[in-house]
Amino acid sequence: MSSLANGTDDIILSAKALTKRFAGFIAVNGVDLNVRRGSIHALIGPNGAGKTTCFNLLTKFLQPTSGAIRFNGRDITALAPAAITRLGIVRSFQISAVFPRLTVLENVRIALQRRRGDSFDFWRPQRVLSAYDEEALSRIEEVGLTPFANAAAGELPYGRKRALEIATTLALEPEMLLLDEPMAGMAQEDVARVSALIRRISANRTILMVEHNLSVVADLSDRITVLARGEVLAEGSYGEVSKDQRVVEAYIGAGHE
Ligand SMILES: Nc1ncnc2c1ncn2[C@@H]1O[C@H](COP(=O)(O)OP(=O)(O)OP(=O)(O)O)[C@@H](O)[C@H]1O
Repeated sequence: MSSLANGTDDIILSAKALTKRFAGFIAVNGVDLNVRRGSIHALIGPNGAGKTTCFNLLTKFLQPTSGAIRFNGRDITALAPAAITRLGIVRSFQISAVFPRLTVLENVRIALQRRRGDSFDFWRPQRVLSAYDEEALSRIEEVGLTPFANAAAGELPYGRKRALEIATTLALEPEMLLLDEPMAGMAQEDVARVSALIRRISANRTILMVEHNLSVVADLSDRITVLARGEVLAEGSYGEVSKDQRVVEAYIGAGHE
């Protein structure tokens, strides 16, 4: 984690009094959130706590009823998802498109072309497409998929597909990555691999993730915000929030173990 020389925290993404009301129901209620540059920050909480709604507000898939969101000091509250992607906030597993019949290499190459604003032109001369290969291969290596570079994406095991999705996301050169339940539906051995991958790609990026798997959260997160009933219940390291009686009660009350 980095701090500015004057000792204040270097906040990349912040939300102030973020609120979302659905037809009279308040799903997110006055949430303040500060994500430090270079950190892995997790948003957790029992079912129905407002995590997904909060995530959708931060990625601009939903417009807040009130409150403000700032990224790198700039007010992004009124921006559209595509605009914040251009600013460097990329939501993984949503905007990344994996084409099952294409190879891993072709998928990453297309993501690179997309970033550069080139069209999805499969008829371009091979020479032009090959120009992307070096960078594509380095993204593929970054996510540990080098042995699978020429395999069809659709034939990859589930955890490797996730890794490919992350590679296509990294091709957009995000300064900040938002991961929506990256471990959802994953087998144990894949969880370990994707955890290690998230740690690796966090090296020079900021990550905010919503994740239900608390051992992954404990393992990866520098800081955790716990939501319950649409509000921030607690914030701190895993050691701190897991000992917080209100957090324990919120999970028990919601039927979690
Ligand atoms: N479009 C909507 N219209 C009405 N209510 C909604 C809508 N989206 C979410 N809600 C309600 O807002 C509350 C918070 O939902 P949200 O999905 O954000 O919680 P969550 O913490 O992500 O839960 P889970 O862990 O179960 O995914 C829930 O009570 C949900 O029913």
